[in-house]
Amino acid sequence: MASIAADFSLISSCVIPKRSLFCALVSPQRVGFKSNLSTLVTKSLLQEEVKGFKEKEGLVFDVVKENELRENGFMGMRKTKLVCTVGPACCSYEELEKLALGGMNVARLNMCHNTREWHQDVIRKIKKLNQEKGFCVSVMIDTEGSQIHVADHGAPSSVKAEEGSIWFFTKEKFDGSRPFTVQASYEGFDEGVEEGDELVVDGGMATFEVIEKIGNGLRCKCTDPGLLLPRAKLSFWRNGKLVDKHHELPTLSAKDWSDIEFGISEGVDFIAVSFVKDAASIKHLKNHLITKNELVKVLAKIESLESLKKLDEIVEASDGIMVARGDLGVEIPLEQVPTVQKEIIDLCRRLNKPVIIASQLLESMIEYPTPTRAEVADVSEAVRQCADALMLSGESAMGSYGQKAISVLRMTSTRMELWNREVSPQRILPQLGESLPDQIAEQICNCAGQMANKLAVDAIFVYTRNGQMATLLSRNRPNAPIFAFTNENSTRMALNLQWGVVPIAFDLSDDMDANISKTTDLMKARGVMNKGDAILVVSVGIPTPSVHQSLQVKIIE
Ligand SMILES: Nc1ncnc2c1ncn2[C@@H]1O[C@H](COP(=O)(O)OP(=O)(O)OP(=O)(O)O)[C@@H](O)[C@H]1O
Ligand SMILES: CC(=O)C(=O)O
Ligand SMILES: [K+]
Ligand SMILES: [Mg+2]
Repeated sequence: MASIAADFSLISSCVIPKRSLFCALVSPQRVGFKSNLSTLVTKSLLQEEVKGFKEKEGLVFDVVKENELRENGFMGMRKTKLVCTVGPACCSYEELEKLALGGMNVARLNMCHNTREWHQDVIRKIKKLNQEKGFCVSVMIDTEGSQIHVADHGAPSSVKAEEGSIWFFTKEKFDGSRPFTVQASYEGFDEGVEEGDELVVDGGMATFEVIEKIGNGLRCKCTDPGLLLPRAKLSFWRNGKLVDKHHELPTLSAKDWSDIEFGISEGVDFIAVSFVKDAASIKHLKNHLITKNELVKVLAKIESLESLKKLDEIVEASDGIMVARGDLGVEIPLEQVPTVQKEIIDLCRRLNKPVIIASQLLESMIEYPTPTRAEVADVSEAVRQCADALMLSGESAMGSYGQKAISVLRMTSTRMELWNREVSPQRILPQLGESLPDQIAEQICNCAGQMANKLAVDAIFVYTRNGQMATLLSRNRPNAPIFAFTNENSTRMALNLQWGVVPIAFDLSDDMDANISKTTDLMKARGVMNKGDAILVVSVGIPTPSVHQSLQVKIIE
């Protein structure tokens, strides 16, 4: 009861006087994380209803978001987006549906693992779910990139390295396993390495000292015992500094290009590029997509020391960022990861790019049905910092409690978002200056964000072909959800990653007044908006932005 009482105290002092908050707080989902079943049942009933609506009306609205709105009201809609890595534990149609119902906005496929056929099958299942059941789940592929790790023999087991034991790390290829011998994935892994250097496995899981360089590898002594997991990552250190080997490796390998072509042909929405070093590889890929007339978004993964040195140019060149804390924690001291995360989130917001916080958010849930308190605190902190999205890795890909893990992310985000609203994000977030080339759009959206909060409107409506106005509104992290109506499917799918945005497919016309009245009528006819609801409408003329710009407050009649 204590937690509910605390929640009531928040309601009484909150500026939004709606039934919605109350529902969000006292619904059984709020009490603990064990709620999935009852919501699943209501949701599958609703799908039928929504399918009917979809055929009858000109709006295509994500069934999960629509249901969230019906159940929890405008302010109860979750703002933080959720990305789930798909792996063997969740690749069936039924499991994917459960994740979608649990709030997965983007499905991530890591091209490091599994076969082309497996990935194709998963992508097609997700597209089928979207089409048949009214979900709006975007698909992201994540490139393998060139990284030095223990070569993959397909063996799932791990080996223990004992203190003082002697191991041979080799570039020589061999099949099966050999005692005390580890094959590295990259032939040049030992170049530039010196005797006396430290070889660190998985950012500190085990440590070795290089005692001798011989023909095809390194003889090493284990100085800090630990486990060698499949595909364990290898890094070298000298006098406490990383011996940087990424510069030798291409950001996009031949395999990565082939995976990218595959992704394009399957119609994926995002390509996340691993081990980005600078803006060049991102620009190269984006130019390639432009020449092919593809609207796929390119995300840069920040996971190396080099990428931190070129952070500004990388963020500017990309369509979004992933803070890939797994590998980042291998390349920089662990205690620096939290401050780097915060700096990247703030930079992305300033430059108007969505940012995903990834890796180990709920790591213990790969094995256990409840998270550690520290994990919940880490998730909460990312939400407090207003990251756009949170990502599950092994928790969904191979763990036994993927659905529970997404439920923890959902509950924890909703709770912290409420707290943020209570404190006011303006007090938590750095103020937005003039950072962007399109200053008119930037300032309109900044004003709209403030106005929406001051007037405590229920929702913000925006009409957008390329998504830009919606992202500029999202960047202000307003209290009300942003309904972004778009006729571009790629825009709709890209906006899935954007904080607080609910993308809705709608056949936009050049007549802005008609767009406004049609969408409000449709939302009302659908029963998701009611008489008395207040909306702030942000419109920029279509197709020529300079002709018509306005902010209007409308009360639904
Ligand atoms: N498609 C897949 N097939 C089999 N196993 C997978 C798949 N995707 C993920 N996994 C398993 O889940 C674990 C975590 O997945 P994830 O892709 O997040 O790895 P990662 O090492 O954090 O990512 P990256 O390689 O991009 O740094 C992997 O180590 C792997 O065991
Ligand atoms: C997600 C990822 O690539 C990492 O954390 O390293
Ligand atoms: K990867
Ligand atoms: Mg990585």
